[in-house]
Amino acid sequence: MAAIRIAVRRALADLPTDGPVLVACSGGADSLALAAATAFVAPRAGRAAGLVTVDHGLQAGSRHRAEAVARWATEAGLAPVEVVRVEVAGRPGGPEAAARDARYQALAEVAGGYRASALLTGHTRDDQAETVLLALARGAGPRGLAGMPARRDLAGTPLVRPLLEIGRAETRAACVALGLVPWDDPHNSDPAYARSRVRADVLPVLIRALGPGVLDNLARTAALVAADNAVLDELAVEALSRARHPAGGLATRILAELAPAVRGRVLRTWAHELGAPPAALSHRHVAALDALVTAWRGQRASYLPGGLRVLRRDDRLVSESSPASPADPAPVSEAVGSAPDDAVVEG
Ligand SMILES: Nc1ncnc2c1ncn2[C@@H]1O[C@H](COP(=O)(O)OP(=O)(O)OP(=O)(O)O)[C@@H](O)[C@H]1O
Repeated sequence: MAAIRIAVRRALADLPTDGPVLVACSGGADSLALAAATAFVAPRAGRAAGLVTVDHGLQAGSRHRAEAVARWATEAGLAPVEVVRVEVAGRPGGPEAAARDARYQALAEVAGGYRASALLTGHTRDDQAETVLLALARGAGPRGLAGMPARRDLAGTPLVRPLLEIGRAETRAACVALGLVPWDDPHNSDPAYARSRVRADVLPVLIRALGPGVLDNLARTAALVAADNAVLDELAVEALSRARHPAGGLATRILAELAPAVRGRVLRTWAHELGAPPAALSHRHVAALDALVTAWRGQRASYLPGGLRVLRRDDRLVSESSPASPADPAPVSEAVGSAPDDAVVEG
């Protein structure tokens, strides 16, 4: 528990003090331990801390689970405490993606409503290790290998992950020490999900073969790659502004002079700007744009997801919207290898 409290204290120290911090809590061991530590640390740091739990309505008893979490939170001194019910059906993607989408939307709305200074989630070092392995397995680019950031923006509220260096065994032990009974999400052990298979089958084999340091090492890999990404991303921002052509589009002459790692980022960012949905843009799309610059032999337009066509006109890459976009990928499914190559699937 001490390690978890220290991690929370550190995370809170970097945040503004005007609004409450809100813990996103499923009732699972990770976010329950996080909520307990926050209830202890926040008042001692002169801060308000509350809790939000989302009821996806996907399992019998989910409503009771959410209400039990809320009752416990109120008794633990957290305020405000919110239970939010969401509708998962009818959202795009597989069931897990649809639930995640609904959950993050609800969490963002509650956090925005309270002008929260941060939303805290209970992602652990184990979650990070799983994320990195999944990214490796589908041939992700560096953005995928960088895993989940300790902090990112969620619709205007900082989303902070204080437990990225804490192991899942530690959150479980903390719950036992505090007499808390966590809820075990059946999805976490459902072999239909790639993440569950990594958790149940792949990581135990790696740990047996290579030792327990594997989890730390995978998580550290994410942090090292993230630091390199930050530098390359900055170079790409500067290169993109240089590559903009006065007549519109991008200047191929400037693109051709860039290092491939920077050019790939420039093209990806530009594709996002044009309106290609990030979750659907794969390295194949970016490679096709790259070929218009570096392997130009008069080829036809490249299609991007979102109904976009990019073509080379003399010394420029220009875009047009296209009524039919044959390169739109199939919807993301749970098979590893079918997810967009550079996406971080955060859980
Ligand atoms: N139903 C929910 N309500 C509120 N927050 C949630 C909910 N489900 C997940 N979260 C947040 O997202 C984080 C990651 O959830 P996920 O289910 O992927 O991981 P987990 O390792 O099983 O976490 P936990 O043990 O806390 O359930 C959780 O730690 C929690 O902060």
